[in-house]
Amino acid sequence: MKKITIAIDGFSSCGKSTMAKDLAERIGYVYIDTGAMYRSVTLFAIRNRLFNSDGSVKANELENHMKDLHISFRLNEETGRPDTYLNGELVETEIRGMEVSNHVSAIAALPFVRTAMVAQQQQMGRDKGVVMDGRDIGTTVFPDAELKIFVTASAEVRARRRYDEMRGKGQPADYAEILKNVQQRDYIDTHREVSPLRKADDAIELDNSSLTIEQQNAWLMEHYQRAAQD
Ligand SMILES: Nc1ncnc2c1ncn2[C@@H]1O[C@H](COP(=O)(O)OP(=O)(O)O)[C@@H](O)[C@H]1O
Ligand SMILES: Nc1ccn([C@@H]2O[C@H](COP(=O)(O)OP(=O)(O)O)[C@@H](O)[C@H]2O)c(=O)n1
Repeated sequence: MKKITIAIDGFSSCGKSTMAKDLAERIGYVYIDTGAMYRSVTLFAIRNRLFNSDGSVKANELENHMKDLHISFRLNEETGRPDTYLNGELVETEIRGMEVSNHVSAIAALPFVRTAMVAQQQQMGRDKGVVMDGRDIGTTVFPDAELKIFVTASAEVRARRRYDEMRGKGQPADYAEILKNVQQRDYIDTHREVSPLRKADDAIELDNSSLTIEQQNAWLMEHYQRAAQD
């Protein structure tokens, strides 16, 4: 089997990271959650009061702060999966909350944020052997990836999955608020000027609305084996 690059893109909350983490663990690849990077920049901006009251970003100020912002991943021995650190602080729980979810797509639309994140992602994946998930991995970060997947499911199915996940973790969750957030992020992510979310021409599409997690993992493994064949 040759070492390849695997790009998994698609809409919010459709199961990208679930399938990406499972595959990476099983084949010994590094998993990189690029959404966690945009979420970390957003947390930094919230903490440093870089949002105006109308939700727009104080872009010039954030740009000046970008050099103070360091995002890294460290393997969690217990879960076997990477945790996200912002300037050395574990932020895994905080970046998944609704406040960050409600602001992240505005941050991710800023060209200077994308340039900085994409450069780090390309560096992290330079030796191949990575499964990277996000919105622009197959189109912008690794346009030459040997395997590209584009995942979709209806907004209602995706909101239900996120709702169940949050409730399962004992977090407060409101289905209507989550659905609205998913729809708003879909809109901003597909309409922004720089690297909008879209299926790469050579990506394989997977609508997993009626697939179980086990079925989609098996589907991805099959595609990996085909793509990595010598
Ligand atoms: N095929 C599926 N059926 C039901 N739930 C799923 C499926 N795939 C993923 N999930 C669940 O949906 C939620 C969102 O999945 P996640 O992988 O975080 O999505 P994404 O990375 O696309 O945002 C998680 O709680 C996950 O366990
Ligand atoms: N490669 C990426 C990854 C995420 N993002 C942005 O970051 C947000 C959060 O990404 P995520 O993957 O954590 O979102 P979920 O699908 O987990 O809800 C997305 O809604 C996008 O606005 C992006 O623009 N480009």
